[in-house]
Amino acid sequence: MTAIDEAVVVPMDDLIVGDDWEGRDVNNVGVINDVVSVARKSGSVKVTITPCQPKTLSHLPKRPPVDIAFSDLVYTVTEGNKNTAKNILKSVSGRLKSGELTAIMGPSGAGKSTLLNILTGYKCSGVKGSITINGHERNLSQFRKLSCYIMQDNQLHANLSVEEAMHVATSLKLGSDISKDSKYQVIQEILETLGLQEHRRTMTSNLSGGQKKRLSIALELVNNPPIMFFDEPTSGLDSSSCFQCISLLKSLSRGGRTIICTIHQPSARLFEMFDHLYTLAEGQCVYQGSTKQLVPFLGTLGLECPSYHNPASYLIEVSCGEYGDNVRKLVTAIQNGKHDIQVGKPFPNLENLNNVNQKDIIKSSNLSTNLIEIDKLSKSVESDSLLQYGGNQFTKPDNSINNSELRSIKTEKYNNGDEASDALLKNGLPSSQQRYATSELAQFWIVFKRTLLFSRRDWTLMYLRLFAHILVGFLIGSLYYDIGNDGAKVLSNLGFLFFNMLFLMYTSMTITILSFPLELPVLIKENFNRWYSLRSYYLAITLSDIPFQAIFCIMYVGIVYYMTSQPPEMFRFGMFLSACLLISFVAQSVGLVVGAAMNVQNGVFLAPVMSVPFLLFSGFFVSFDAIPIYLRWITYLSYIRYGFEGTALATYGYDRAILKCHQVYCHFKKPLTTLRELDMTDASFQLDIVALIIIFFVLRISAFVFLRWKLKSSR
Ligand SMILES: Nc1ncnc2c1ncn2[C@@H]1O[C@H](COP(=O)(O)OP(=O)(O)OP(=O)(O)O)[C@@H](O)[C@H]1O
Repeated sequence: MTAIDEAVVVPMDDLIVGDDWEGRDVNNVGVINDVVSVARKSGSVKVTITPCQPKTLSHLPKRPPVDIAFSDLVYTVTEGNKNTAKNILKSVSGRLKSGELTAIMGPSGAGKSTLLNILTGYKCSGVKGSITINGHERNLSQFRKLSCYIMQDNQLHANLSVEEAMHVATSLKLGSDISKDSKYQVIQEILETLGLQEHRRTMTSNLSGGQKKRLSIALELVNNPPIMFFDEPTSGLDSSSCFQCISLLKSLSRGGRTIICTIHQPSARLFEMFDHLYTLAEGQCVYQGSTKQLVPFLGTLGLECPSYHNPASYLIEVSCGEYGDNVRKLVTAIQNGKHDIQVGKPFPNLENLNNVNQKDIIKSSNLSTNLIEIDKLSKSVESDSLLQYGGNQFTKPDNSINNSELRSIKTEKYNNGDEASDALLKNGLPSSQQRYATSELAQFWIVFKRTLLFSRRDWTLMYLRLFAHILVGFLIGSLYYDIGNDGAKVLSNLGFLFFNMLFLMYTSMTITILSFPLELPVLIKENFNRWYSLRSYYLAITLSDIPFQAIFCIMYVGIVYYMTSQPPEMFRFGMFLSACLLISFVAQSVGLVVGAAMNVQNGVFLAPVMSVPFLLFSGFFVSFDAIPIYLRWITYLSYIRYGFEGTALATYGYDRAILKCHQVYCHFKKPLTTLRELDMTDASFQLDIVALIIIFFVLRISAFVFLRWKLKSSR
C-alpha cells in the first residue's frame, strides 16, 4: 500500500483569498487553472500546489492596473413642475480595486445603476463629489479610454456573425498600426478564452443569452480595458449561465482588471465568488468590504445572519427594513462607504454605535450628524484622506478609521510609485491625444461597410423596395400610358408629375424614419465605449442608403418616363431624373430628422402629417398667385414644390414644341400655356435644384444635431 491513500483535485479558486496584483500589467485573463493536490496520509494532510500555466491573452495591448476611489458622491435630480430636488445618492464614498471582482448590490431603487452610471462617466450632470483614478482626480476623457461599460441588454447587431462582430470591434478599437495578423490572433485568443470559438460563424441573433453576454464582453476586451463595468450581467440568465458569467468576470479580475458589476441578489454560490461588495440602500452605503467579512461584520452590529441563509439575501432583507430600521446603523458603521471591511483587519470601532439611540440618528434623507462630523473631520485632516482606503496601490488601506483616529490620520502623500503609475497609465493608452483608436475616415469606412453588409443580409426590405418601385412604376406607366405628348391630356400629365413627387417622398421618408431609433441602443454603447465618433457613424449610416435609393429612383423614373411618353430628349430626361433624385434624398433627410428627433410612435405619425402642408403648397393644387400673401412663405419651404416645378419645367419648359392634339380644341396644346397656368413662366430649373440641395444639407445637419442631442439626453 502506498503512503498516499487518496488524492483529490481542488480548484485553486477555493483556496485563494485575493491575489495581490500590484504592479502587474493587465494582460492576463488570469483563468484560474492551478490545481491543488490534497493527499491524505494516515490522518495528516499534505497539500501540494501545482501551478499550471495561466491562460493569458498574450496579444492584447498592455494596460496598467487601475484603482478607483470616490468620495462624497451626491447625485441630485429635479422632479415635477416645482423642480423639487431629489437626492438619489447621498454622499457615498468607496473604493474599487484592481484585481478584484466587485459587486454593487442593493434593493431595487437603491441607486445601483445610478452609481454605476456615474462611475463609468455615463452620467455627469447633477453629480457632486470626487472620483479619483490611482490617486489622481479623474480625467473623464482619459478614463473612458481605459474603461468599458457593458450595459444590461446585450446591444449587438443581429445581422453579424460572432467573428464579423469581432472583426469590426478590432478594426475600430485597435487601429491601423496593429497588423491584420495580430488582430486575427487577438480575435482567436479572445474567442477561445471566452468559449465562443465554436460559435464564431453563428449569427449573433442566434446566440443564447449567456453567449450574447460573453460576446458583449469579448467585443470590449479587444483593446484590453483595465476597468470593466457591467450593469446586471446575470439578468435573464439561468443559474448555470450566471455561474459561468461571474466565473468569467472573476477570471478577468484575476488578470489585474478592475471589474465592477451591479447585481440584484446573487445566490450564495455566486456571492462567494465576489471579492468585494458594495451595498447601497436608500442611496447610501450600508456595506463595503470583503464578501467574506460580511457575516461577521453584521454580527458585530447585532444582526446575526441565520445559518444556511444566503448572506446576500440577508443583507438585502436588512436593507429593506425587514429586521427593523437598521439602515442608519449600517450607514453610520460603515461611514457611508468610507470604511472598507477587509479580511485580517479589525472592524471599525462600533462600541458607541451599538449604544446609538435612534434619536441620535437623523432622518435617512440626510446624512447622520455623526457622519457629517466625520466628514468635516476627515476634510480638516487631509482633503483626500479617503484615498487611504481608496484602492490606491501606493497607499496603505486603513479600514479601521473611527472618529478619534481620523483626527490623527496622516495622509500618506504619494511617493515615487505614483509617478510610475501615472506614466504607466499614459503609456497604456493608444495615444494620450487621440480620442479614438482609428481615424475618422477609417471609422466611417468600417461602419459604412458594416451597414452595407446589413443591407446585403437583410434583403427582404431591399427586395420590397425594389419590387415597390418597379410595380408602382408599371402601374403608373399603364395608368398614364402615352399621355406625355398629348395636348388634350396635359392636366392628367400634371397629375402624373405630382404623383411622382408623392410616391418618391413617401417611399424614401418612411424607410429612414426607423434608421436611428432601431440603431440607437447599439450606437449609445459603441459611441460611449469609444468605438467611433458620432460624425463618422452618422455619415456612414446616412450615405449608405443613398446608392440604393438612387438605383430604385432611376429604375422607377426610367419606367414611367418611357411608358408615359414624356419628351424623348436626353437633357429633359436628365432634368426630370435629377429633380426626382433630389426629392428622394430630401425626403430621406426628413425621415432622418424625424427619426433622430422623436421616438418611433410620434415619428411614424408626424412625418406623413408634417408633409401635408408641403404637398398643399407644392403648386399643383393652388397656383402661387392664388395663395394668400401671409401663407406664401410656406411655398418657399415646400421641397415638393421645387421638385414639382423642376419636373414641370423639364417636360414643358425650354421651348418645347407644340404638343399633338386629336381634339377640336386643345387649351394646353402650347407647353407655354401650361407653364403660365402653373405660374411657372419665370421659374428657373437651376434655382429649384439649388433650393433642393440647400434643403438637403440643412436637413442632414439638423438630423445630426438632433441625434447628438438625443444621445446626450439619453444619459
Ligand atoms: N431621472 C430621475 N428622476 C427621478 N428619479 C430618478 C431618476 N433616475 C433615478 N431615479 C430614482 O433613483 C432611484 C435609484 O434608481 P436606480 O435605477 O439607480 O436604482 P437601482 O438600484 O439600479 O434599481 P433596480 O435594481 O430596480 O434597477 C430610484 O428610486 C429611481 O426612481
